[in-house]
Amino acid sequence: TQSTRPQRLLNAVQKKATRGDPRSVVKAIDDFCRHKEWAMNVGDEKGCILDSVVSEINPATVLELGTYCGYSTVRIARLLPPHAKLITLEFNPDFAAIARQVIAWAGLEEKVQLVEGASGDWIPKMKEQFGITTFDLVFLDHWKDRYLPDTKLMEECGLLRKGSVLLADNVICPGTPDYLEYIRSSPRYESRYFKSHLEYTKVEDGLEKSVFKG
Ligand SMILES: Nc1ncc2ncn(CCCCCNC(=O)c3cc(-c4ccc(F)cc4)cc(O)c3O)c2n1
Ligand SMILES: [Mg+2]
Repeated sequence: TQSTRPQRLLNAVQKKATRGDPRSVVKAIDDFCRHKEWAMNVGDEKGCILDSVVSEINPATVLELGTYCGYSTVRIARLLPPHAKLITLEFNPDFAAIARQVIAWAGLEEKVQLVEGASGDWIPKMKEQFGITTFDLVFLDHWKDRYLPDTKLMEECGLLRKGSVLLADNVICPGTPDYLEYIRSSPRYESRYFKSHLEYTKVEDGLEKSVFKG
């Protein structure tokens, strides 16, 4: 049977990266996507911005919306302090299966809980299912038309506290215009745009970092 791109990405990780070494997993995926097959990971350039935001916050609780193959999951989890928890939601079971293996190869299973399902279904269940009170950091990288409804849902479910940070990928390409309009005009958020490029290309893209004011 034909392999899928995520399977070929996983093969590259298992061939080129060292078990238990997250940096080598990140590098193997970036090399694969730059030189073999493009894939929609946040990538190395935007990944460095993600790293700096994670390091600045030093979060105890992180929610990632849209796991894909686990690239940003590994980037974030490798920087987390002991006992910190990253919950990552993935809708597609095939992507989830690949991501579990990428996360395991990096040796980060202890810090990561991968949940299969849609953000709209799971956000209202976060508190009861995972004992979460609020998230210190949310990384939005899922369906671009779900960024706004899911942000409103997180507000309504009391999952954001004063100082919670939302970091949104792809606000230029593919683009999330309704989310940007809302978050930049809302008095409840302080937003900043980090100009960058679409992963592995010269196309403009960027990350929007927004701090919830409570
Ligand atoms: N609700 C819910 N809950 C949970 C979920 N888990 C997954 N999903 C569905 C997410 C499906 C993938 C989302 N990501 C992207 O579509 C994406 C695309 C590009 C891109 C593509 C082609 C171009 F030509 C240019 C840019 C680049 C990126 O960096 C992207 O992140 C969920 N949905
Ligand atoms: Mg993305």
